[in-house]
Amino acid sequence: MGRQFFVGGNFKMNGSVDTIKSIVNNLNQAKVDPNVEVVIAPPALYLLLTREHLRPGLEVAAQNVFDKPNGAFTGEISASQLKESNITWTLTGHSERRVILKESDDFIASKTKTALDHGLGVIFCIGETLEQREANQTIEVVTNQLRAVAKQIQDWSKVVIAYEPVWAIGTGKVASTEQAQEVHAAIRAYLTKEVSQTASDNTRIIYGGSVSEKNCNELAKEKDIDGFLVGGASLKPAFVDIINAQSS
Ligand SMILES: O=C(CO)COP(=O)(O)O
Repeated sequence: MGRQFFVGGNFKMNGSVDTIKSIVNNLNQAKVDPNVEVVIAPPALYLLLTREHLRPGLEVAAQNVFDKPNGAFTGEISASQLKESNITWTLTGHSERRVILKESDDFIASKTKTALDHGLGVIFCIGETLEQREANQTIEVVTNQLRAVAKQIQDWSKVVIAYEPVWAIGTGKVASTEQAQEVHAAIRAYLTKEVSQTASDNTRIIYGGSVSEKNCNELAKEKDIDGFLVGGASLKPAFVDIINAQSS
């Protein structure tokens, strides 16, 4: 069985009650390819509103989760709280949290493990900075990020890996299809070698970084690109074109 195409929308710290309702209404009415798994990640404050209004079949993700089950952790949200609220996915390891909030590989791995232990799906983000790419460290960086998680989890069936080169995020500078495919293939090779053939065959590896309705069709043709994690464009009606990239 092939890997199901997966498109995530990461709203980041954008939106209001009105704009999120309008994005959700647009998605509810859109002609969405039924073979694509669609997951949107609004800011935490709007998770319940989004779940309430979004039609069944489209899923909702948190942008972040904490790695402890409960307790005195001001400002954090637990995996079980998400699960109870029908929020079935979470992001972990987004570069904005790695870079701005200084989250370490091990902390991200721990969050990923906790989320999976509570039955959530995880969109686990990895990617190199421009400096690292220019120093030819891309594969080493993503491998280290993967290894931290591989040390803590065995079952990858509910993990989607999002390769998001930091230099392509929000910059309009999308990775070329060759650049993206090269890293996706290296990620898959890592899974084959260090995890299992099953994980390598079945784990979706999606691309993020300035994905738009203009570049998504070319990227979607690459054999190891199984979908997208979309930032800015997920707030716009054109998100639907990206969701349908594989079939259009
Ligand atoms: O960070 C991203 C998704 O998580 C990508 O953001 P942009 O699509 O705005 O570049």
